[in-house]
Amino acid sequence: MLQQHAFSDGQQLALALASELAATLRNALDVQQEVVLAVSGGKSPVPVFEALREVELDWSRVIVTLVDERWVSTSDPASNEALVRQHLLQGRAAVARFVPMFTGQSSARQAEPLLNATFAALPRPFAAVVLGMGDDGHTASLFPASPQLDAGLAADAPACLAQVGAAAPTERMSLTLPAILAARKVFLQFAGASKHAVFAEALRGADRRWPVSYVLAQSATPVEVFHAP
Ligand SMILES: O=C(O)[C@H](O)[C@@H](O)[C@H](O)[C@H](O)COP(=O)(O)O
Repeated sequence: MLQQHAFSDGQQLALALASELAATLRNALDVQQEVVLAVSGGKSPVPVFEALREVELDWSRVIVTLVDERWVSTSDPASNEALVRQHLLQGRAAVARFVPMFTGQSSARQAEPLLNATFAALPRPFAAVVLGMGDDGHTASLFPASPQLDAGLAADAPACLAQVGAAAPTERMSLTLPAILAARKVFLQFAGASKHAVFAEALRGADRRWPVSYVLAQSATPVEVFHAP
């Protein structure tokens, strides 16, 4: 089931998405001792993180992890972990447990076994996965030109696979399509004319030119799309 929510600006979108995420986490906390929230990096989530970190819920039972990571140390400004630590794991959310994707190993490929073992031990299903989308139709780090894209889209893919991004830092770790779709609910947020154009294409059906289309072209996992102009 795909539901779209349109907002007139990014701040309204952020407040609404944060409130929907809070409700989703609370519902999951009613039935699971610990719940997982997997978030994306990039610029779009920052106002959502800043609203979400102030909501009242039992953050001590929330595990925050990433949808994808750029293979750089946490001192690098491109690190998604650094972004999450700076903007989400603050205020009320400071007591949440964070499970990083960056292991410090020399390559993302090398980190796959360790990371997949870590992810296998996380409570399932994930309560919420929050995705962004690029102008090229990528979501998480499932990029159209990545040589590992098919492996990342495969139904039997492990939770995490190394991928190749379109822009530096190109070495990435990503949740795979089956791991994304194993969540109770998937959220997708985006803004901007070029992303609206890609979204319209992606809604036409699964097409590896726009990897986000694989999230949209299925009905097993509820997907809520939050967009602004
Ligand atoms: O780490 C990343 O690069 C991402 O998780 C990626 O999938 C992101 O969500 C999109 O590229 C949108 O990024 P913006 O929000 O910056 O447009």
